[in-house]
Amino acid sequence: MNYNRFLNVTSLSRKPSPIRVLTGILQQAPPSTISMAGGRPNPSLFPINGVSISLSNGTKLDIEPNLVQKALQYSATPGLSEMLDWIKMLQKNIHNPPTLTSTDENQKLDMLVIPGSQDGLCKAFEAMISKKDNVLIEIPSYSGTLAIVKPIGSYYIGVDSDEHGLIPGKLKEALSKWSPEESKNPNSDIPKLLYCIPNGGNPTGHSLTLQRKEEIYRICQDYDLFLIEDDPYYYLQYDQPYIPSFLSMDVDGRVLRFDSFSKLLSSGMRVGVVTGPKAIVNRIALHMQASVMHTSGISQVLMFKVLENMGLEGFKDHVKTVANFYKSQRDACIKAANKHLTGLVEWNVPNSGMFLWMKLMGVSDSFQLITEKAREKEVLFVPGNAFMLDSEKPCPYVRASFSESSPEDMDKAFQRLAEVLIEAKNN
Ligand SMILES: Cc1ncc(COP(=O)(O)O)c(CNc2cc3ccccc3n(O)c2=O)c1O
Repeated sequence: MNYNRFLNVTSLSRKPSPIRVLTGILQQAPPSTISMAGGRPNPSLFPINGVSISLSNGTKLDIEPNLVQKALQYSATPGLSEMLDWIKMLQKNIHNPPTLTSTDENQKLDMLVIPGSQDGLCKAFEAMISKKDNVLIEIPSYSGTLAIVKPIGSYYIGVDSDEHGLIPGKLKEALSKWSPEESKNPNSDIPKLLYCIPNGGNPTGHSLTLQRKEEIYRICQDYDLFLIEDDPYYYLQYDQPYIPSFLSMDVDGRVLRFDSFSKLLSSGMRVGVVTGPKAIVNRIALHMQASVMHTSGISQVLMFKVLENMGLEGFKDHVKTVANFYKSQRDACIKAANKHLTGLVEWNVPNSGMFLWMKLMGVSDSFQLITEKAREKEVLFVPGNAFMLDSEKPCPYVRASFSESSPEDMDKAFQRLAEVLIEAKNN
């Protein structure tokens, strides 16, 4: 793989920050080393000298003082070693990426603890796309990603999805303007990047089948496309076994995978993971050196201690409990939709995640109904245009999240939505 093909001028011009290189040197230097190099604060002045965590299962975890001190101080950009080691074990166990054993310095698997996948995605796009590039994006798509990419000013080519996720035939159609050989021409405007949300799609709740993933990966190989796998809902697949990830089939090192602990352990701690070829992950690390330096040490150490306490099997049990919760929420949501919205709204039943994607029947644009009429009835949803490449175009869709509302409240919410739709029909 020629990874420079996928990196823009800004990213390729980034150099390791001298003070961040210093942090790495200091961590590897012999204990007898005296450093007067780094402008790090003297930790003896930090008011916090101990942290303990009480878990919902009644367990109390006292964090070792040396780990607290390490977490309170500046630390290495890739992540605290304890956290990185745990994540490497997890990714190997769950995805067993083919490039884990690669000896190619650029292709070999690398990982980075990021301050949430939102920040990681932002840095990845800021490294991999430029104005006027053609960029393939699954549509409808996560509004947070659209907020990242639209200001960059690339040409975005929407690739349609259905209840089984991104449609490979639509991807081929989007690429039909170019021949695969054009990917070898540095002056060609052939797309180089595909972004997709493979499980529990936001906003659709749809998940890619394994067969489609394998077909999409082959298309990426044929056209030398790099694939961003944004997968915060991987563990929110309701059924077992999990549909394997793109990372698990990535023999070329052309997948950059984003995992998030937001839907599993805590969203406020802002901890995610980016996994992929070192040549690309390193560029995100260099960007982090110049921006946030590293993910919060305290967030990492809290999360590490919870994960360490759970152990791998405990983590797997926990995420299954989480998935079962959202499955029961999905059931309550669909029950309420069947009761109040039949004949007014069309939907597919999601098999993962926390979203229901609803098409308002006989409505060309949901925006005013949702942002004004529904709000007057004290019920909130997100109008579908927020998830489209052109948010100015009328969109009959609405996203509902079934993550937080009780079954009773979902019933009331859909009753109120039904009133809005019936009143709109009668006017
Ligand atoms: C596909 C996809 N990729 C990345 C992310 C970001 O994950 P993180 O940075 O690791 O936490 C997300 C989070 N999605 C949302 C977040 C959110 C936060 C406050 C309020 C509303 C929010 N709504 O509506 C969301 O959809 C996502 O769905």
